[in-house]
Amino acid sequence: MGSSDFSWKLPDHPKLPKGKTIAVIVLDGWGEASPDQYNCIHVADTPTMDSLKNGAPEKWRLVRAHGTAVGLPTEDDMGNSEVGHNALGAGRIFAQGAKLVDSALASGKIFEGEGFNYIKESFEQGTLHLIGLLSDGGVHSRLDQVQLLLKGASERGAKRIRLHILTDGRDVLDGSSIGFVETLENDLSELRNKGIDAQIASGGGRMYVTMDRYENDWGVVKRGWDAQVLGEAPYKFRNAVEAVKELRKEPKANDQYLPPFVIVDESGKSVGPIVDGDAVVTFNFRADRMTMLAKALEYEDFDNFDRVRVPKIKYAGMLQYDGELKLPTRYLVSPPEIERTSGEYLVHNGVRTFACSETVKFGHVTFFWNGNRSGCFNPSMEEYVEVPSDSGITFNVQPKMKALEIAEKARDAILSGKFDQVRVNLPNGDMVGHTGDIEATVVACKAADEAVKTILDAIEKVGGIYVVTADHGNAEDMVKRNKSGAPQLDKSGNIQILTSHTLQPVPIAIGGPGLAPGVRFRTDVPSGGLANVAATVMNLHGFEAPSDYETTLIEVVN
Ligand SMILES: O=C(O)[C@@H](CO)OP(=O)(O)O
Ligand SMILES: [Mn+2]
Ligand SMILES: [Mn+2]
Repeated sequence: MGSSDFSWKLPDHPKLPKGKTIAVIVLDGWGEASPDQYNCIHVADTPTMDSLKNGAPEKWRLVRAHGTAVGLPTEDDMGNSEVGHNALGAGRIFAQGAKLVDSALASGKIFEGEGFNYIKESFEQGTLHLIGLLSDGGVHSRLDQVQLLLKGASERGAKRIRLHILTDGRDVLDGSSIGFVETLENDLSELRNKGIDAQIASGGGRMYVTMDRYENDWGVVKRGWDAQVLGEAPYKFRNAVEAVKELRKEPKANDQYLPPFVIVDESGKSVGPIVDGDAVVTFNFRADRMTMLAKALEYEDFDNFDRVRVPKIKYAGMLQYDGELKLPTRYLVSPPEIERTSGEYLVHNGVRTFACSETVKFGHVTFFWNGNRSGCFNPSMEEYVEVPSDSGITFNVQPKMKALEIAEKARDAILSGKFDQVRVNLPNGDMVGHTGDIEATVVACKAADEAVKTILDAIEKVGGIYVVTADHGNAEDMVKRNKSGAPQLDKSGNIQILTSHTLQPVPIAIGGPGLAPGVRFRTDVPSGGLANVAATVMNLHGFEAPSDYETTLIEVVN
């Protein structure tokens, strides 16, 4: 796009009026799947969402929310919040972190860039530490990328390598961490055969150690810091496979919440604290759950917890996690450049915006929605409200989460007349779905449905429009299935609970008293995905979308 002819001004929509209040509701982790007992959305009492589906067939449809439709490498990649909200907000499909890292590894460019050359300066004297999520989930990181990184670094001079692993069980089956650690141990032992001193140094479950997000609970990051940097943890083991196996024996233990552990040598000393002169790479490509650690590793001024000792290191992220904060300063692969998002356009065209969720999803409906950009575009026209999440609990304990509070904030924003767009994320289906607790997930889905009702009632009152959709599936399928779709049993004959997202499409519904007569979903965009939603919403605000946006899902018939 030539800069001289660029304009933020959007053309008027030829048929649709401006000035309607539009509620944009994103149900997190709410996909569409066949009804059975493992479909919590089906089991739950969800009269509002049911009425949208069954009410007006031309105002309800499914859209794709996984794989290439959201910029992921393959159709086997489930959707996730980052890529889903990016697509919803940006209206175009950008190659996402997973794919960018794959390409950089395949071409070898990752090892030629500034970031790698920077950490390489420590290879001669120091240790290379790799910290991140160990699984093949592909949401935050991927094991095969870690393997290639290990290989590449060792071939380029890293002599001493330490891995600080976070077990998953959220993007992959619970219990699968043992297999991932075994695979990694094999690779490390091959490196040792080649004379490289490579070992796992510490670990812990992703939700309890390191991978908090949006500053919900710094204690999580501190537990990781203590193990990774200081070499201190409540549990000490001689090897990581044993560590994971032993810690999983605790009642109620699961991969997501394993306590922190360190690996020690025969004298009981931890094998891999991070010290002056070392290099550190956080190998997650996804930002939200690495930003807090990146701050702890990089910021001189830092008071979120007592770091005790702050080693002088050369640190690089797999990607830069926050473009506004330039955090971290060094990174191995450049992140996708998501510019000209719908939020930015709409603000330039006079659309006053309110966005709200609770802490655990607040960045989704703001930062991710705005193309991984922190803060508002124009504070005089936008208000972003964060409802504090519960912290220190798993969400099956409080499955209603803050759905009601979010809905009430949205309702008040709608009724205030101060906003043209009121956007929320309702986290329940996703956050509770990830716990694998089916009963709690049913309660979660009902709570989200009630929240939708509260918002739709407010839209009814002001003569507005609603757009209800989701970012990817989760709660609609809670069991691992075989190829024919039947629940898959483990060796002991038990069903295998699916804690992860899914490959399912998600619903989108439009309606409300402000929706002009004749507006309906087109039938000629059958493979429409989340990226088509931005143009749709722009139309409903009375504008045409920019020409490079994915096409709108709606048409106006006379
Ligand atoms: O919790 C998370 O980090 C991911 C799953 O790994 O979920 P979501 O993409 O919905 O945020
Ligand atoms: Mn999500
Ligand atoms: Mn999720």
